[in-house]
Amino acid sequence: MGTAAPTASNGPKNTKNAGDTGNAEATVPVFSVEGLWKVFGPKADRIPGDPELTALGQAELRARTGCTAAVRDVSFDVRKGEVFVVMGLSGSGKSTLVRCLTRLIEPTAGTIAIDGEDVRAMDRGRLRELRRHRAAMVFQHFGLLPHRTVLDNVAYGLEIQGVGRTERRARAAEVVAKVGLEGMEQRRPAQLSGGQRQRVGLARALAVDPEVLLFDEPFSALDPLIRRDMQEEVVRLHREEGRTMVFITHDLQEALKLGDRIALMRDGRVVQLGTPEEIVASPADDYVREFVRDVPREQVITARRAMRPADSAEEAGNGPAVRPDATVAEAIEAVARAGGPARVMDQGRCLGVVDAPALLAVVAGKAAAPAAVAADDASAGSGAASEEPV
Ligand SMILES: Nc1ncnc2c1ncn2[C@@H]1O[C@H](COP(=O)(O)OP(=O)(O)OP(=O)(O)O)[C@@H](O)[C@H]1O
Repeated sequence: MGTAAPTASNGPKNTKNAGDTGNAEATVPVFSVEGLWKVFGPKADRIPGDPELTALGQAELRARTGCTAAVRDVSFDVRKGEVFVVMGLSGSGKSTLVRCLTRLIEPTAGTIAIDGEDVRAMDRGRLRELRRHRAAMVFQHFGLLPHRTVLDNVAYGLEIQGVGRTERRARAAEVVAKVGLEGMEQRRPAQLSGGQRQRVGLARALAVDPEVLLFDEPFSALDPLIRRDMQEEVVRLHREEGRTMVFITHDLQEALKLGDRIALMRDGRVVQLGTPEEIVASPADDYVREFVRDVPREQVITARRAMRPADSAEEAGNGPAVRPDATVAEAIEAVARAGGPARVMDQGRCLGVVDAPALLAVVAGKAAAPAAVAADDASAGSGAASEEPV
């Protein structure tokens, strides 16, 4: 195994660190969810439409009605090519929400569309096709067939689809190699480590070439080193293939590492939806603030957010250059080395300047300078198209 070496991004899209300049395709939603509710319990249907009941907290609702509102009025889009992370503590509703996407759990109210098609209107045949071809799920308990070899486990999804033996084994062999299990094709699951089994689960989902992969806490049972290995595997696969992924985790570090965007859940609601940087730099409420309190801010927040406008053409034209999506930690290094402010450069234009006070303010958790200086405002005198930012 151990194929998780960093790989140059030569795939269709490298969404991580892609800044705000994503292509137009990135705005087409794969999943579109609007006003989604899942209520467990007697006469669950009456809850979403009743303002008096929806105003109740979980405990009161349970006491009054015997019902649990696992998902409460949730709306979001999953964009093509992104890793969309659903994060929250145990019981916050993550699994229920993601299972509703393919109706493994029937929603109580709301709408779900995949590529514009109404999932709630699908008949059984169409649903089967959705789960088999379009949105494959990778579970924590991989559900491997113990008497089958690795190769046949991976080929299983294709077998169900009716793909012929030669073709499915060829395709399975390809995917087995892709997840770093080459040479283990003939082993049985019992002869693999936990991490290797999870790779088989991942390969099985990938073999059917789904439009979107849904991961339900796939790595939470793995030990920390293997877990990191698998996270890197997901990042690598995502970079190389640009596949859309929805990833459930209760682990903040995992969410920050993998997510292009994170939906943070609490008691069935999405309390904040944003990039890792948005969530760490601008928590929506005290709950989120507490959640992200120990995150090393300088490793998540970028120079773009920490910068201020250049004071003068002189300042905009001199000093070391950093990329807008460089982390504050990287910018600190540049500023420390130069002994003065660094310019935030994008394609030869100076967007602004980061200096020691602004960078320290980020580390200290103080509000950074109102970033997002319009590129046009601060480009005076840069003229430095040939300079390579760090
Ligand atoms: N079949 C069910 N019947 C009744 N209540 C349920 C059912 N499934 C889940 N719940 C409740 O819904 C809420 C959300 O559960 P869910 O499993 O979605 O949370 P989660 O965030 O995925 O938790 P975990 O991280 O522990 O898996 C919990 O209060 C749970 O007890």
